[in-house]
Amino acid sequence: MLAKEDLSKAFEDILESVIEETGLGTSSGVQLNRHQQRTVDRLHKFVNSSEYKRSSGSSASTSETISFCDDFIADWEASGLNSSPVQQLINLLNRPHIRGLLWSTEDVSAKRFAPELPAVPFEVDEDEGIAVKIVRIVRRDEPLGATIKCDHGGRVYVARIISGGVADRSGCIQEGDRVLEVNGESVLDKKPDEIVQLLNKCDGGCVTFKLIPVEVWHNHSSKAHNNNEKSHIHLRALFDYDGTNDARHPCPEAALNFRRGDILELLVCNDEYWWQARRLGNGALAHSREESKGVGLIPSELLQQKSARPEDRRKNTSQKLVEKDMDDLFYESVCKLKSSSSSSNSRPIVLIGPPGVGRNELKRRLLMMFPERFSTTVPHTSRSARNGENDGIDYYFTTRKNIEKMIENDEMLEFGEFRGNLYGTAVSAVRMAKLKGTPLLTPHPLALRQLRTSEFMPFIIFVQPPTFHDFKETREAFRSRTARTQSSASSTSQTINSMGRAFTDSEIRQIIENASNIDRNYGHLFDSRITNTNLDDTMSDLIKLIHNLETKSTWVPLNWATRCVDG
Ligand SMILES: Nc1ncnc2c1ncn2[C@@H]1O[C@H](COP(=O)(O)OP(=O)(O)OP(=O)(O)O)[C@@H](O)[C@H]1O
Repeated sequence: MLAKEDLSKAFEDILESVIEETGLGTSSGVQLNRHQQRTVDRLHKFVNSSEYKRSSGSSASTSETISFCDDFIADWEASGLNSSPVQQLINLLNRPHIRGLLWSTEDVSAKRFAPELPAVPFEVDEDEGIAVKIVRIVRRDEPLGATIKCDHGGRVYVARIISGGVADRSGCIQEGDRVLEVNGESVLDKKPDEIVQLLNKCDGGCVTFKLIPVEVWHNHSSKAHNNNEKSHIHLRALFDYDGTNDARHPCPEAALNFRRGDILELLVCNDEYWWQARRLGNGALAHSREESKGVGLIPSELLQQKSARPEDRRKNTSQKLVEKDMDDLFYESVCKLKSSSSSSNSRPIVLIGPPGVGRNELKRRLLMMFPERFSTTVPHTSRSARNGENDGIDYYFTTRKNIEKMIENDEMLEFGEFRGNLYGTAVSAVRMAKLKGTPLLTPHPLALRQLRTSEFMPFIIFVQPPTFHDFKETREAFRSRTARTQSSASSTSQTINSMGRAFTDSEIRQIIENASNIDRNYGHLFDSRITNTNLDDTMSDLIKLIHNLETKSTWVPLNWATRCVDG
């Protein structure tokens, strides 16, 4: 224990040397004034306090040190003395970062790494005669990450804990805990929005709950269940979802919004109606961990099925759109297909889009640039071969009867009649094309029903038109550029395609409208999208996309995969 007299003496010595240094007096002894005596008193108490001693002399409570500095500064200023070293010290002590440093040094030396919370006692509740727990959560600006539900008797329960949220991280609140009080106020018979108000009225980011813990066995079994469910369930969203506008949502702030084609990782799905999930990105190449931070509640398949209006259902034709009938589904189970598999090289690349958008131009250019790499289908026709045409190279020449039979057997991807002859692309032609390279296909979207199968595993790219203005401008520029180069080459075999087609305004509008119809009806099947504005840019986007398909894992329907890897 340090004697007060020793401390006074030390203080006097310091004052003396300051007076000497400022030349205001002699070193023949100093009498402490009232202020200075009070400071010595405080210092004495502080140095002898148990907290100071507990952590080897370095961990004064935070407020004590700062107030000690403040008192020193006040005393010095009151003394009316001048000393440039002391003034420098005062300047330093007043700097925010030095103060911050003092706070943190003390916190660290006192091992205060987190806000000090009261212990969580289990106590006997006088009213109920059962054990309760008091939980104080510091949430600052973050949402609590929990939802509540009320039963018919006005009792309130924790309905869900959002994975990774504040409540989850605290480890002190469990789903099923009964809430008795929030910040000291009973919640019995309170309406959910009144409870939300109570929660928002928290003091300095702290919320205190009085809870009756859910039965331990129940807790264990549901945790185990959750962990099982957690193991790598991934879904592709087949619809757009905005939870903030969903009147069914139990807690819109905890909603996870998503778009069609987003890949969702399911974290908790033991609730019949609301699942916890996070977004991994959009499309078959989604892989971003960056996007996967926020966990939120999404409606389950069952809830969507129950509340779907007829217009939410995509099935507007009598035909199934895909192999597995997913037209009434809202999510599709997916897994990751390894990039290195040789299968990714022969997965057909299917360019879907409205006629006129440029699918065949892109295909033609890819075939020209990489003739060894890509292949295309040879169509069937019922007309007879012309001079120079070879069977199996220009067309598969066959009879009308044969093509009709193939149509009947669902063996044609698409077909049509022109000048009394049948033309079309057979499913078998895709198999043949696969033998020669990666098939590049530009079919009508209805053909996806036969193509989107585990046999072909196509990569489907939606080629969308740009805005009206950009469409018009790029097509006109392309036409005048090709006209210039072709006239200088004085070519005699100019085709409309190589020249670039002229589009009227109404044709452009029609293309844009067709694109949005295709998107509405088939958008949930697209693996990726490109906008065909400038042809060179579109080509480089397409080549990049195909490179990614070859080198990265892609999300594919679960039922396709024999070589799926974990997400
Ligand atoms: N980005 C572009 N800029 C300028 N012209 C383009 C662009 N893309 C395509 N074109 C031209 O637009 C016309 C239509 O393209 P393309 O034939 O490839 O369309 P499509 O989607 O295959 O439709 P269709 O089935 O009617 O042929 C062609 O003349 C093509 O050269």
